[in-house]
Amino acid sequence: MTSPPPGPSYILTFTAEDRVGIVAATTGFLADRDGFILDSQQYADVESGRFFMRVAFTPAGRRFPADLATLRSDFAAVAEQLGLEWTIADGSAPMKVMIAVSKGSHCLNDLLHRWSTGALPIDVTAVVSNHETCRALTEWHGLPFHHLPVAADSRAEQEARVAGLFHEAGSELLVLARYMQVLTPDLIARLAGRCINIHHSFLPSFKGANPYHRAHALGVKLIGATSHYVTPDLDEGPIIEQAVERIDHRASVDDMIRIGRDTEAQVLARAVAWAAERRILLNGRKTVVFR
Ligand SMILES: Nc1nc2c(c(=O)[nH]1)N[C@@H](CN(C=O)c1ccc(C(=O)N[C@@H](CCC(=O)O)C(=O)O)cc1)CN2
Repeated sequence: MTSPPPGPSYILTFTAEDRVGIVAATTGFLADRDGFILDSQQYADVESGRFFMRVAFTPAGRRFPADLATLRSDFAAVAEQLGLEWTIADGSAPMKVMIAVSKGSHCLNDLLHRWSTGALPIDVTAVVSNHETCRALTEWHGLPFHHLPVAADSRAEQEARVAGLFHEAGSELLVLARYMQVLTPDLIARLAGRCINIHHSFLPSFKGANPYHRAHALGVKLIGATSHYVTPDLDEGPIIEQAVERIDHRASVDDMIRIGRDTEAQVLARAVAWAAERRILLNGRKTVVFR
């Protein structure tokens, strides 16, 4: 058989304490069940002694399990033996993503354009915002918009509504597309780490608010953007993707903000695509990204 058979694809990702035979056991499991490997990537982190793997595969014969539940229960036995932390996802199903935004629409606009043209393997479940600014853009795409204002004495209630909308719609990922509110540890725990942010600087420089103003004051020659998982510590979560642009002494703060918008949108779109394709695995405070 030369070319992969048409049909559903599945994505196995796992991490484990590294040892001999993990790859052989995994590919043997697939071979014994007529699993046709479409893409396979692995990485051994010698520092942590952890092993990481992503395999995309498709059914290619009668021995392949009848459904995803059976595939998972079959693999559970192998995973138990090898001590894997694993998931098998339906590679044909778009990831359900809820997007949060404040006033800046450039990252939201870019994500919705890519989604609407089929360039991003996601389903947008809703857009939530603490301002009304992006309602028209969202509803133009025929998507639900939820205005959830925040005040110092209503943060817990507001976050409970964010979490409620997230779970009610079966969302799998919350994307902070320039959402300018610090999430509390409680909400992050309720999201179980399924939250990605775009920060408008080349982290770890210029964490927090107004990074372009602070960068301008120091006369930097490179500005950037960083997409990272959200943790309780502001702008300190595991980094997924970064990019930079060169500027010079002539660049005003407004120039930096204008140049940065494109970089932010592109970095966030790549991070969301990789998350939706199950290409990102956590490695302590870092990530492994099988691009
Ligand atoms: N727990 C976390 N929450 C959020 C993170 C994060 O890393 N951990 N990233 C931010 C986004 N962000 C920068 O990328 C950011 C957002 C907000 C602020 C800030 O100082 N906000 C002020 C209010 C500002 C306003 O109302 O406009 C505040 O919350 O008091 C700094 C950086 C998203 N959330």
